[in-house]
Amino acid sequence: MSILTRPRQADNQQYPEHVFHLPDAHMVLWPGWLNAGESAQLQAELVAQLAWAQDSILMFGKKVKIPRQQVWMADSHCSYRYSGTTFMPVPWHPAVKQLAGEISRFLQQPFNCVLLNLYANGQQHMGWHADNEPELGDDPVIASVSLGAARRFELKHRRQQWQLALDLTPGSLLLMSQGSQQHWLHRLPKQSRVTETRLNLTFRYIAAKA
Ligand SMILES: O=C(O)CCC(=O)C(=O)O
Ligand SMILES: [Fe+2]
Repeated sequence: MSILTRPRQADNQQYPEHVFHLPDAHMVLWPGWLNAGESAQLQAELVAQLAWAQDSILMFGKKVKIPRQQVWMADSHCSYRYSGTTFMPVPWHPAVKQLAGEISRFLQQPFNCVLLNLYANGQQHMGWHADNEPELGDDPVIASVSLGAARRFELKHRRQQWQLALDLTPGSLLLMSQGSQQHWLHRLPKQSRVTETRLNLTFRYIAAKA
């Protein structure tokens, strides 16, 4: 049975939105895009059913374990290279495939791959980076869905003093586009007081090679 049964359209007023007209970037946050029941069910299913791995990446020439677990899920042509490591995708989980379709329809954007990150608690984190790998094209459009513990999400401009911090609550959908990866960096900082698990899905698009 589908967990996502509500109609979703870009012009649908039932999802309050926060639009951020940032210097060199455009972002929109829909805090209640999934409701509490949908979020909890999806999180429980994905935590239990996916092959979570604490992968290693190269940092300053050294192999280090990432401070979280992840799964790279995508169409089969979507291998993904970052920090010196190539990740081959696992096939779509039906609930994630359905979510990708819902988000594509809602945002009128194609998405064919997703990085899922599982943060066991507030000690687990992700450092400053941009999702600007060449596979993602010149101006990547990223759609980020958060489940579980609310966490702080920080952004800073690469060359100017602009900064922004958002609270990513369970069920929220965040769109990052129009320069957000070329001109800004983002991170999920440690928050020692957070004891609950958080699951985040960042949907992306990788064009098939000609
Ligand atoms: O967990 C988050 O909200 C951030 C994830 C992220 O930036 C990424 O997957 O590239
Ligand atoms: Fe990212």
